Amino acid sequence: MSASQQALLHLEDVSIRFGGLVAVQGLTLSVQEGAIAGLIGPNGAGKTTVFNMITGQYVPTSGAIYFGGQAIHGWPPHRVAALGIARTFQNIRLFRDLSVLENVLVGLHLRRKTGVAATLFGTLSRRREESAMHEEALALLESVGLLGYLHERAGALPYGQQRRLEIARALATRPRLLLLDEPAAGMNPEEMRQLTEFVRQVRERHRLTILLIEHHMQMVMEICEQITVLDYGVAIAEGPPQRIQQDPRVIAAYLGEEPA
Ligand SMILES: Nc1ncnc2c1ncn2[C@@H]1O[C@H](COP(=O)(O)OP(=O)(O)OP(=O)(O)O)[C@@H](O)[C@H]1O
Repeated sequence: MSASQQALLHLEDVSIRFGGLVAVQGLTLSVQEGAIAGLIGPNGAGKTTVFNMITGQYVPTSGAIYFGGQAIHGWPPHRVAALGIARTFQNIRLFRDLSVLENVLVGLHLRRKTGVAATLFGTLSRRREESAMHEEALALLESVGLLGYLHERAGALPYGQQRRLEIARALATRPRLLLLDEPAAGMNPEEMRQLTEFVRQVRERHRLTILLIEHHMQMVMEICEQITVLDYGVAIAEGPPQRIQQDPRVIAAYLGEEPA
């Protein structure tokens, strides 16, 4: 196995076609364990499609995806999730009418494979397990700064906190790799600054590897150690932020589409 295949995540010459459209073409990408890596590119470049292939929502037309050295392309999403890949979505997907605590308990249950209803409403026989889950949910919510909002309705939280809650719910599945799809979307500069710090903390505390899609260049350049730039489904540049910022192909790809 090559050095790149020993990375935690490795995509080898991955392509996907939707009818006549080649959304991603020949993408080779490695993310080392413990890294924060970025996937950027203009609208429609294929970034979310890459996430969907990693998580099993889409099956690549050709190429291979390895996680921890194991080929996972073609696996169904639940199996990929069980192996240790969690994600958040471009448009926040929370259970808006459940409380903050309940949202995280749902994430814990995905890992334990027992019924969600039992966790939420409880039975005598489940009490001990529920109590352990409750403790774990509290610890997770503390680690994302939401301990003071346990019984708030998730949909009523300010936007930045909904993002944190979505990440807490993803963390409840104890992933090794966390995929964040535009985590700073809709945030003001102060919220973005806090999010940048938060993502760094989450990586340290949970010993995670993170791959993020983001349009806010300042955040990407500040937080990512390695960046891949997609344009029309093709990787046009890869490397550390300083190199990416000065790459003429990247500058050309963004011309006319001023990065935020
Ligand atoms: N299921 C699908 N069926 C057909 N076309 C699709 C499908 N999923 C994605 N595409 C197309 O693939 C291309 C890449 O889309 P994708 O959402 O991955 O881009 P993106 O880089 O994430 O864009 P944005 O930054 O706007 O979110 C687009 O042309 C999109 O319309």
